[in-house]
Amino acid sequence: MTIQWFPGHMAKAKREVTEKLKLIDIVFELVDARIPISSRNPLIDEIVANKPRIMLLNKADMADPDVTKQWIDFFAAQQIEALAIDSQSGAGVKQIVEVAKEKLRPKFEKMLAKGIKRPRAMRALIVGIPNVGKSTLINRLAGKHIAKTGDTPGVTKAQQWIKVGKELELLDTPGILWPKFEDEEVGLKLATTGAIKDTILNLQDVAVYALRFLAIYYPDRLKERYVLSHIPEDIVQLFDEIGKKRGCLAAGGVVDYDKVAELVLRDIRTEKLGRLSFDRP
Ligand SMILES: Nc1nc2c(ncn2[C@@H]2O[C@H](COP(=O)(O)OP(=O)(O)OP(=O)(O)O)[C@@H](O)[C@H]2O)c(=O)[nH]1
Repeated sequence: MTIQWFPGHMAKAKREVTEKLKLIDIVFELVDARIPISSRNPLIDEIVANKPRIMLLNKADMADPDVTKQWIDFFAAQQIEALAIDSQSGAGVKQIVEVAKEKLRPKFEKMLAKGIKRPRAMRALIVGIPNVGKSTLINRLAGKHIAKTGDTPGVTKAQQWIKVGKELELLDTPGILWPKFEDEEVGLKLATTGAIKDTILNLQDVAVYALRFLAIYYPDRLKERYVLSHIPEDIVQLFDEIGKKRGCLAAGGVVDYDKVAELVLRDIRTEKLGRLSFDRP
């Protein structure tokens, strides 16, 4: 999906999420475990305001597990409960309902105390930037029994609920929010992980960023993948070495830097360099 994030579009997205928040008990904030800060909406605290929230570090299968652990501790220190999940395989997804129940226990106990004998299911909304895995998570939570319940009157657009067992209902349309893309490094990280289309930023710029990052944080994997005895400090030299080793050549035998950029980014996104995390606590 291509979304143009004009100011008007952002305002509309915010308005839509704010409307949906009125209907739910808890927010599942979905971020990319490889870039849990860069894949966050900059206004998320303001938008979600006082609703209970669980942060879901999705695509944890692709992130560096040690760094993911550090992030979970980092968010815990900010009183934000974060869970590492893989919506594609379903790993960690079961915990979500349990943690949500725990978070909402006081609210539902209050309802019981007020004499509401059969409290309704918890209602949740998934929010996140494009491509972070919202639909995959909805399908995973719903399982085979994707059952939509009736409309909720009184809102502009009819909302549908998806049942997740007996205890949870999800709004079927997630809240789509924009990333903090006015920050150049955030943009480069989003592009490196494939969260934004390759046509948005210059491919070579993205690969330069990614290779410099790998040279600092994952030098051994870089050396191993491209059979380098050492990593040249000069980025052009690094492009040249990788290009020659991997046959990314143009006419006349010169290295084709676009091809190198494509190769490196494809290798990163398909885990040929292992599990990588680009944001660091
Ligand atoms: N490896 C891995 N891939 C995932 C995971 N979750 C989603 N994906 C992949 O990420 C891509 C985007 O997933 P979607 O569920 O379409 O993302 P979305 O947030 O609904 O995207 P929009 O509709 O653009 O807002 C798809 O190719 C998914 O297969 C995960 O936990 N691990």
